[in-house]
Amino acid sequence: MTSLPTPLVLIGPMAAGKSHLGHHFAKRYGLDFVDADHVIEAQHGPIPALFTAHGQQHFRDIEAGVVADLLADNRYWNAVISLGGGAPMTPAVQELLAGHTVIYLEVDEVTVRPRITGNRTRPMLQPDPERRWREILDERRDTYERLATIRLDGTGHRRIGSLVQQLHKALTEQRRDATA
Ligand SMILES: Nc1ncnc2c1ncn2[C@@H]1O[C@H](COP(=O)(O)OP(=O)(O)OP(=O)(O)O)[C@@H](O)[C@H]1O
Ligand SMILES: O=C(O)C1=C[C@@H](O)[C@@H](O)[C@H](O)C1
Ligand SMILES: [Mg+2]
Repeated sequence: MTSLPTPLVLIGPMAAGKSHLGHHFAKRYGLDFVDADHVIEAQHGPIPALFTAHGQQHFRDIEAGVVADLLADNRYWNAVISLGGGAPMTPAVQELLAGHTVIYLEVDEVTVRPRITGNRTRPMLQPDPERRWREILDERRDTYERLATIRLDGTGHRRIGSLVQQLHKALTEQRRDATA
């Protein structure tokens, strides 16, 4: 049994490092890790193809269903769950997140730029990844902040081990504050 308030749900913009952090945190603390984007792709095929064939709304409906299934599935109650960048914008997902530990991995444009420059596969970032990333974060920032129970600074070139430690410290402090 873990003393961590699982499941831990990671949210934040595209390429923030949610999957990277989720994988490493889960490994360090003996939790499972599941990535909602990967589950969607396993069930429905590549995300870019879903956008092309059926449009964004169809993708959002599938995404909300997958998030609902993951949060209801007791196999993931001891897991770190990474959500796609746009999932928290869907009202049904916002309702599902209530009462959960929601970690917003905050990054800036400078941190993310090398991870997205020239990207031609992410549907939401076309045709100009850097400009679109900025615009989308401006639209989503308030929602990320509102849903978060923990905000984690993922800016700069921090080593993953240090981010993992920082998250563990924030979770421990949150628990202490809740029981004080
Ligand atoms: N702390 C970090 N230091 C260096 N590179 C990182 C770090 N975190 C993530 N990366 C790299 O940045 C890229 C994006 O990371 P990741 O896939 O984890 O982001 P994400 O938030 O899950 O994005 P999305 O779900 O939108 O695809 C990956 O190539 C990853 O290896
Ligand atoms: O931010 C977004 O809207 C997205 C982020 C990715 O994780 C994928 O879920 C998809 O490419 C859409
Ligand atoms: Mg990811």
